[in-house]
Amino acid sequence: MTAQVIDGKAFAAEVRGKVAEHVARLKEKHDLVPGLAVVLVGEDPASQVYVRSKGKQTTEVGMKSVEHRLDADTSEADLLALIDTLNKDESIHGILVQLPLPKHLNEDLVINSIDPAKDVDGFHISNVGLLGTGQKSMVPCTPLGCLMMLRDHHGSLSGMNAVVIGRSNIVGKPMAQLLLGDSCTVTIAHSRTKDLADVVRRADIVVAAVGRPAMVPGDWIKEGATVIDVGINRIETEDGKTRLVGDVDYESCAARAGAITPVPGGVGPMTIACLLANTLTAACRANGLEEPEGLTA
Ligand SMILES: Nc1nc(=O)c2c([nH]1)NC[C@@H]1CN(c3ccc(C(=O)N[C@@H](CCC(=O)O)C(=O)O)cc3)C=[N+]21
Ligand SMILES: [Mg+2]
Repeated sequence: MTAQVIDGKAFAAEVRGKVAEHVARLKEKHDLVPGLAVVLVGEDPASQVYVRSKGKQTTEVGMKSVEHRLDADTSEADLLALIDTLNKDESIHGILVQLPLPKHLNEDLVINSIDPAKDVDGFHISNVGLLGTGQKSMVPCTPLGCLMMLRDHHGSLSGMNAVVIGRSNIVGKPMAQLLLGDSCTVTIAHSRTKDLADVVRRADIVVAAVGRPAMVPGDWIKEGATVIDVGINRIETEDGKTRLVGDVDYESCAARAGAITPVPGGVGPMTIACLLANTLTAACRANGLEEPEGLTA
């Protein structure tokens, strides 16, 4: 079997199209422009690339985009003061503080100072608790994007065996919650899991989110399974150039899977599209307006 390639880039463009339509309607009917603020602390060049493409896509769908670039040695008090200002700013509906933060800053404290209603990353403890109890929340962008692709490919996920490799607060844990919400039987595997190969071999859905290049070989994949590759690892090739690879060994996994997401062009573009979708959702909720359909969990 050769897997169907799930085109995250094309799907993300579709999602952004839906967001843009809804944003145009908000503007026309309610004179409302959703606003997203991105806060970047320090100079990490890779982060700057993401921030730039987020800003560009935000503007393209008709939203307001604001960027705050702070020095790497910014104090916690100054960062919290900025977040407080953004929390109170009625033209801002979404706030994203780019992670990781420099080591002298307490990430949990900073994230939990964001107004949960504006927490478009879904990382605030209130949103984590709401998701875990099946209540309306802001859902983390990467898992939401993965869920959208899975629902689009399968229709119903009910009863499927899903294995999430990785237990981060950003991807693994919320991904597991979402799959459970769609009635999958969910296993969360991680670096200490025994017989990982056997665990993965039982899975109808494999979500790999560990940040280790090509760590899932094709012979772990059940024939026909769906493979969602969250990894974005920059590796050096023999000719000294760099290349992006995922957490699964693409060629061998694609040879056995029923469907697979590529890297790049899979989960990454969906993450940004879902950030825009979450900003739109937050703007609708803040104004007591109907939420867009199909753009939330
Ligand atoms: N608070 C917070 N929220 C985040 O969502 C967040 C973050 N911090 N810190 C950094 C990571 C990383 N991240 C990516 C999103 C999209 C691509 C993406 O679109 N990647 C392209 C390739 C880009 C390239 O060529 O480098 C792709 O996979 O096709 C990558 C990385 C969001 N992050
Ligand atoms: Mg830190």
